[in-house]
Amino acid sequence: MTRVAGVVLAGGRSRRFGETDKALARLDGVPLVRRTAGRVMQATDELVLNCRRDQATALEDACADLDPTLALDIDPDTGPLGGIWTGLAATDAPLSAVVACDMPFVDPTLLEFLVAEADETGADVVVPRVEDGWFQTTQAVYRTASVSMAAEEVLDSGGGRILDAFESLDVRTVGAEVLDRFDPRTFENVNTQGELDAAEAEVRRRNTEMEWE
Ligand SMILES: Nc1nc2c(ncn2[C@@H]2O[C@H](COP(=O)(O)OP(=O)(O)OP(=O)(O)O)[C@@H](O)[C@H]2O)c(=O)[nH]1
Repeated sequence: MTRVAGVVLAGGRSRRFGETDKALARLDGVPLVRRTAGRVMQATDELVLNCRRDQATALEDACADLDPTLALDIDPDTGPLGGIWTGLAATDAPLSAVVACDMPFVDPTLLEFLVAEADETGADVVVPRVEDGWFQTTQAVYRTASVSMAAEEVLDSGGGRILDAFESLDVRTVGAEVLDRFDPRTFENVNTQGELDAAEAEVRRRNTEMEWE
């Protein structure tokens, strides 16, 4: 089986969240980054944690039990594209499942599905495309070497989005008819304190449901 890195992106500034780094905000008593990373690790073989240097100690501590490899932004504030490039550069696993740290309901079985698609088809990118046409580039599987190279080219040319790198890559999309099989909240992300509160309510609901089972 092909080795897969789980690359968790946490280098954002959390401006909409407020004063604190949302990666460290607690959901169900656990830092958001740790919760997301734990789910990613259910589908992958090693954890790569991407963040800025000033976040490194706190985030590494939060995920210490998962033994992360830190991938620190050389050029901070280059958006998710910079984070993806930095994260991919930190692993020699042939495939990488890239997930934003603020997606607490990421479905590990969806990541496994995306990995299997990449393995079977040899594609560079297997990316969910939701009903409104939006590419879920921060919950996708990337062929580490080719995507890293393409992302670097976009960054070198002053470019902005991982989507720009897709033009030179073999990209497979996974549509709504397939995505319907997975957790409907898998792409939900936490940007604000209100969204964290809503996620907390959902986790409580799920915990209660489990107690009754
Ligand atoms: N390395 C790195 N990751 C980033 C950067 N910007 C966003 N990300 C990550 O990409 C994912 C999506 O980020 P957003 O929620 O859109 O942005 P954010 O900066 O975290 O939050 P806002 O400041 O509220 O927009 C998150 O996991 C972020 O940590 C960046 O400049 N560098």
